[in-house]
Amino acid sequence: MAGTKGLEGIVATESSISSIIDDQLTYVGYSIDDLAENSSFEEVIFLLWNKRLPKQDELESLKKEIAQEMELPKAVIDHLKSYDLKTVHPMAALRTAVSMLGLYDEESDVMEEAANHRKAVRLQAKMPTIVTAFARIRQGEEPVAPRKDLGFAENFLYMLNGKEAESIEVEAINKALVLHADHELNASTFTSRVCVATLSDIYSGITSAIGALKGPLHGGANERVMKMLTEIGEPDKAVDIIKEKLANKEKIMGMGHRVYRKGDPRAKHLKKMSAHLTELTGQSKWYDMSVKIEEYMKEEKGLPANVDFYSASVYHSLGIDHDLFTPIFAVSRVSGWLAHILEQYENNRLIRPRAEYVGPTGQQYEPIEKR
Ligand SMILES: CC(=O)SCCNC(=O)CCNC(=O)[C@H](O)C(C)(C)COP(=O)(O)OP(=O)(O)OC[C@H]1O[C@@H](n2cnc3c(N)ncnc32)[C@H](O)[C@@H]1OP(=O)(O)O
Ligand SMILES: O=C([O-])CC(=O)C(=O)O
Repeated sequence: MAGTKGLEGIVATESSISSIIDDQLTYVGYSIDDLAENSSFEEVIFLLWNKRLPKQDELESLKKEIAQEMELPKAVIDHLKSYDLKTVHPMAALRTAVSMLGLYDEESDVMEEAANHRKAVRLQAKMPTIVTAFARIRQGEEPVAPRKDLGFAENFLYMLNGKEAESIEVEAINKALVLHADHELNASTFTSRVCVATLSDIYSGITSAIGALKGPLHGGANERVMKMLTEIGEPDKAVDIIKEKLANKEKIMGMGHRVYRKGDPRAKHLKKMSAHLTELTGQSKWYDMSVKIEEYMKEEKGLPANVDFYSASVYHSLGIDHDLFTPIFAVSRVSGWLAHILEQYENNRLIRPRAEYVGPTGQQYEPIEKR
């Protein structure tokens, strides 16, 4: 019984939500390029959950359902206010708050399809409210209540900044949300499926997925990309510092991917946005530095940029705190986690692989006083 470290190349389930074939990403068969250029995030949510694009009235009713569910139970806001948010990472706060939401949902453990759909809407709707409430509370401000007349991306920025966003900001966030929504059997999605395959509830599935996304080898990389860019400081220093990091056997954040070999098809969209937004805000150095790193890594290590790389300079240009980058990823990816959870429930079997035992055998038990 030989194992494959990290389950590389193992097909662990069938799915008809998203696919990566020859470095091309599709959601339900639609190219990510078309969706990034043309879709609203709400349209993508509908696509992932229903496996078809919505008609106009269906899209409007999903938007309405989400708008109606965005507010948080007062207890969750009070809880966020009750601890020292300056020392808490927002992904940890999000993980805890989502788990808490389950305590205030009477349907938490109701496993019927319609109830699961209602819970999916509630989670999708409430995640941006949690992230933005966290951001406001730690600045000593009151959370801004969601508005029913705004779309998802617009509402997110409105709750974050307390004022209506410019259309270019809304477009950027909408595109980032579309690009991050789903990605086949990545680590956090797999985590959510393993969790609910025990027939545990949706809140448990999403809480565990947030925990998996938080790590620096996965969604947590985007925050660390910005940390690295800040440390480098100037484009001219980029290559030398990257060489030094590689010599110290450090991983370069935002580079490499388990599945993509030639390149991550999402990165080019984020790269284009980064070029545009950094120029508009007079901060082109972040883009220039990123390009130098990307080119060096491609040439020297054959490693392409992944989705996390250029998203860092995009979010930075929008004035977003760096530790909110991964929570924004979660606000988008929850749509994919929910699609996978619903798909898992539809055709469930417990997920339980084996481990090859490589430890000692035949040991003799000795009483504690004799050890
Ligand atoms: C949304 C997402 O989750 S996208 C991924 C986000 N994560 C990151 O950006 C973190 C940096 N990247 C990495 O750590 C990796 O490329 C991963 C985790 C994404 C993929 O990991 P794996 O498929 O397990 O590749 P693994 O870590 O085994 O790397 C293979 C080889 O490439 C090297 N390598 C891979 N990525 C990097 C990197 N970013 N920087 C430097 N070297 C790297 C490894 O050191 C290893 O070299 P070796 O064979 O000489 O030991
Ligand atoms: O698929 C992966 O391993 C990681 C990734 O790019 C994602 O989750 O978007």
